[in-house]
Amino acid sequence: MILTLTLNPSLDRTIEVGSLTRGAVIRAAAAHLDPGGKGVNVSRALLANQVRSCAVIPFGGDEGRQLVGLLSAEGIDMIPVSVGGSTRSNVTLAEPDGTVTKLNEPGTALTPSELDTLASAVLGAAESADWVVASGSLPPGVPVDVYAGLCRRFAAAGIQTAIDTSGPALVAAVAAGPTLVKPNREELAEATGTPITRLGDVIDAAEKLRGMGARSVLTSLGADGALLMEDDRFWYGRCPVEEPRSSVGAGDAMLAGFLAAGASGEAALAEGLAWASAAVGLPGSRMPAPADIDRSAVRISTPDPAQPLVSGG
Ligand SMILES: Nc1ncnc2c1ncn2[C@@H]1O[C@H](COP(=O)(O)OP(=O)(O)O)[C@@H](O)[C@H]1O
Ligand SMILES: O=P(O)(O)OC[C@H]1O[C@](O)(COP(=O)(O)O)[C@@H](O)[C@@H]1O
Repeated sequence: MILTLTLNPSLDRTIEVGSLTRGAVIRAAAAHLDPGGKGVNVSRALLANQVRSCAVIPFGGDEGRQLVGLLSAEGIDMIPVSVGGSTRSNVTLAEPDGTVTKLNEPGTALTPSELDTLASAVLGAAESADWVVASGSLPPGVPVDVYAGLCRRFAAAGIQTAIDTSGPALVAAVAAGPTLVKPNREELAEATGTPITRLGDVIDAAEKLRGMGARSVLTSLGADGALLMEDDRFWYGRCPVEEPRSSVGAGDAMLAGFLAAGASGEAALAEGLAWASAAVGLPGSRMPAPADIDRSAVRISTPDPAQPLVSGG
């Protein structure tokens, strides 16, 4: 069982627009509402592929109730913890060429006692988990070392941890020795203080992150694919998408596929790439089901350190 913790979940509204012009009235072509937040999406993707998972989330206000309703409708196994504030809404503007512009709210503050309740829920449920995935930004007021504290406790109990976050929370968590971290290009550059413009920079920065404490580093690189570094080995792969619809949640789908496939080596990287590409081809932050996943387009190759990265970051 894979347990996920999302301290800052969201209602994700994705609005499809023809083009973006600041200051203009833009008529949307379509809109989608999904339950959101990084760990929530990992659980959704796992469930869609018949892998057991449970999502721990705080929820509050009308938005929080709507979030829990959407997750119940999907059949997600969850531990919802009621909090005083209101769950945030995040908005994504998706253009026809696959470009997305994301507006993420800071989220509602958690009180120390709410945070304690969430931590107890995770620690209790983790007894039957193979992995604990702690993902996403921290809401205001939550100490930056919260994921680090959980990593240490789970390491002591022999439970594997995967971390997908950014900024100081990522740096603190890495120092606590997680089994796996999943930064994107921008997060890896920020955590290591290294500019990343070529594949060789990704290899160097991932090695640096391992030196800082992470055991394996799965770096997602948008349209450039992903690089997995574990022990002294690394693999690079990509999986082109013919018609990108929305990359929101693609990193979460990648992490879910990687974990579902054993979380190690070339085969797990390939599975993560296939799930991520499938997510990019779906609207909003819809998570791919088996029928959406095409493994035939995955290409694993020896990384050329000089290869420039074309995707943003
Ligand atoms: N335009 C794209 N074409 C093909 N694959 C993509 C594209 N955008 C994202 N992906 C896939 O989704 C993964 C996660 O995307 P990325 O933007 O790096 O992560 P995050 O969503 O965490 O920021 C990438 O590693 C890649 O496999
Ligand atoms: O916690 P953050 O960093 O604000 O991110 C939350 C957002 O990320 C998502 O989980 C999508 O994540 P990815 O695009 O990185 O896979 C959305 O569902 C959510 O709105």
